[in-house]
Amino acid sequence: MKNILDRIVERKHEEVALAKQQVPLSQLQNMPAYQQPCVSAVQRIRSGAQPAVITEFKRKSPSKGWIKEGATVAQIVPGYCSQQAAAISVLTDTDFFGGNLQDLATAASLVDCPLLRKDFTIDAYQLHEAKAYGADLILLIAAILTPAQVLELAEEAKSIGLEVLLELHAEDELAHVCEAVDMVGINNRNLKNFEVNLDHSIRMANALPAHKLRIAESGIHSAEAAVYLKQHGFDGFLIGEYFMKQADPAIAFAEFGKQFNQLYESV
Ligand SMILES: O=C(O)c1ccccc1NCC(=O)[C@H](O)[C@H](O)COP(=O)(O)O
Repeated sequence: MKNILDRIVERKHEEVALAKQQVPLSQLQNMPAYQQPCVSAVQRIRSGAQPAVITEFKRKSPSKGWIKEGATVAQIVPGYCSQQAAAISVLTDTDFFGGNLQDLATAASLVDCPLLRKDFTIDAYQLHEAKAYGADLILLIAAILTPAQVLELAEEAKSIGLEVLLELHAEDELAHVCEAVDMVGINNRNLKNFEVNLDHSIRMANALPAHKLRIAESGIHSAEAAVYLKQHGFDGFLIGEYFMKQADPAIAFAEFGKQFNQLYESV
């Protein structure tokens, strides 16, 4: 039986084929944002406010259904930025996450914080789309790519100024890490059965090259969990649902930051 990733990737192939027919690469390359320099998330994670959090704009997900139906980028993303997010992740997948590329473009028009296009990249066309709609950073997911595809896509992303976050979950994906990747995210959530396991992520992180930034992704629901991950070598966190399910995600992020710093200083 097909798992959720198989279904997402199957749909993504259809979407990309259609997008290529409707918007040729040359048209993407002529869009104003395509000419703009990218803002570095790596620099902000290394030397910006702590904790370094990539906050996510996420209306729904396959694991949780609707989290904030009808939420707009304008309601949430500027608040994340003013509370010192290291970067902001904008889900651009429509069918499974309720996002779209216009959300990314709106975010780019409102904030100067680095923006991650969060999607399921299977084709270089999507990198150019990301750049044209205002992204600074893209995601590659090892579970849906071969090491050779990661290398090729990461090098293409870098050639147009985008930074690259590579997401791993399983030990056998460590071979996907290459020099062209700026950061490695370890997904705490198994995308096949949605189980979250922080200790599995810590074991994985220990096996990464020391010079790569390590980002803990998914299923982080408390400052305590983030402090635990930080103590075990993670440099930053990608958090969506925990903030998005609260009345004001930006205030939830600010509170999380305060709690994190109090806890981290006391240990
Ligand atoms: O979130 C899901 O249910 C999901 C299911 C299948 C593939 C990807 C999925 N999530 C994408 C993400 O990477 C998360 O949105 C991101 O790491 C934030 O996670 P969370 O803090 O748990 O919202």
